Amino acid sequence: MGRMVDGVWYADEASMPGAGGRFQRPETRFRDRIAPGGRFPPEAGRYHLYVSLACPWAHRTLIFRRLKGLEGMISLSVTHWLMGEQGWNFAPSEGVVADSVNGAQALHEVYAKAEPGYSGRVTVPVLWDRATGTIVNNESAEIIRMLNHAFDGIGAAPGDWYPAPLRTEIDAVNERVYATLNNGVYRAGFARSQEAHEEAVIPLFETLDWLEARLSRQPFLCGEAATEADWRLFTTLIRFDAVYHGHFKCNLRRILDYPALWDHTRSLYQVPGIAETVDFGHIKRHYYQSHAWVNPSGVVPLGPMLDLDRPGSRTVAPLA
Ligand SMILES: N[C@@H](CCC(=O)N[C@@H](CS)C(=O)NCC(=O)O)C(=O)O
Repeated sequence: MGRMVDGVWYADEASMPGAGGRFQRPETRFRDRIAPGGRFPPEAGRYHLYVSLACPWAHRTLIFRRLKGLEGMISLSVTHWLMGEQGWNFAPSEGVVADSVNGAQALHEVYAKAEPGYSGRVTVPVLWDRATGTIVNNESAEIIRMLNHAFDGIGAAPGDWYPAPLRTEIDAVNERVYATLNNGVYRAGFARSQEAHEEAVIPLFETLDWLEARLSRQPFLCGEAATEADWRLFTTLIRFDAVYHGHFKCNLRRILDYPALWDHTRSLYQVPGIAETVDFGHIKRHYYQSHAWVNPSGVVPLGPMLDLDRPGSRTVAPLA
């Protein structure tokens, strides 16, 4: 994993371990908003999304683009699954969609274009604005909120996945799920000490147990309606048995071993258009081959065999 310093890409190998071998996720840099009347107003054909199909954070934005029917309004580039010397890049390969906006070979060129002196990590997702030639936002949690409502006045599909009456509860669930699970798998997998690994894995499985109990009582994390919280959970759960269980050593149990979590995962996976956003080829090759310090051989396991088409029992719809 490389990074940029003063607008120049350095392919230095580092996951930048913090104290005691602990992984620390850096702050995201571009934090503007698409909103009517602002610098970045909602307009069809103006914005472009850069994603990796491997990345759970980018996956959120791809899901919201699909749920809100924004495919025709927001164009897309998909990186190569391997995060190599040049970091995220567009080397031609199955499932890669070249950069039709900036013609970049690697994503760091897009960051340099947005801010010539940029220093920091080069991450996906990135929401790009053609009109001003810059990055609007590269924080997935904020991008999905924008996609959820900013385009409603110009023809987005109906459906509010962050409805006002449920916001407090969604935020509370998100906070725990983010800390212990979405980011917890990385803290477990990138830990360079036994202590740091265990510090992540124990709360991670406590959260899975807590979620299992919740989803045994009610169909979705915040009650009867599906919300943003369910989708934020989904992008981690769909990767869990395939990569986090093996590659990141989060192996006390599989999602398959949790009846309600597994049913919830399949129910969301089976929403029309969502299975097409899940690419296990990119996911498995990315994780097992991009982190050489975790898996030096680069060998990718063949399994697991997951029956994701077995019908889920939950009817996924936002609050009416
Ligand atoms: N806070 C960001 C995190 C995104 C992120 O860390 N993406 C990973 C891929 S899963 C990445 O691009 N990592 C490259 C790097 O850190 O150098 C978000 O949620 O949008």
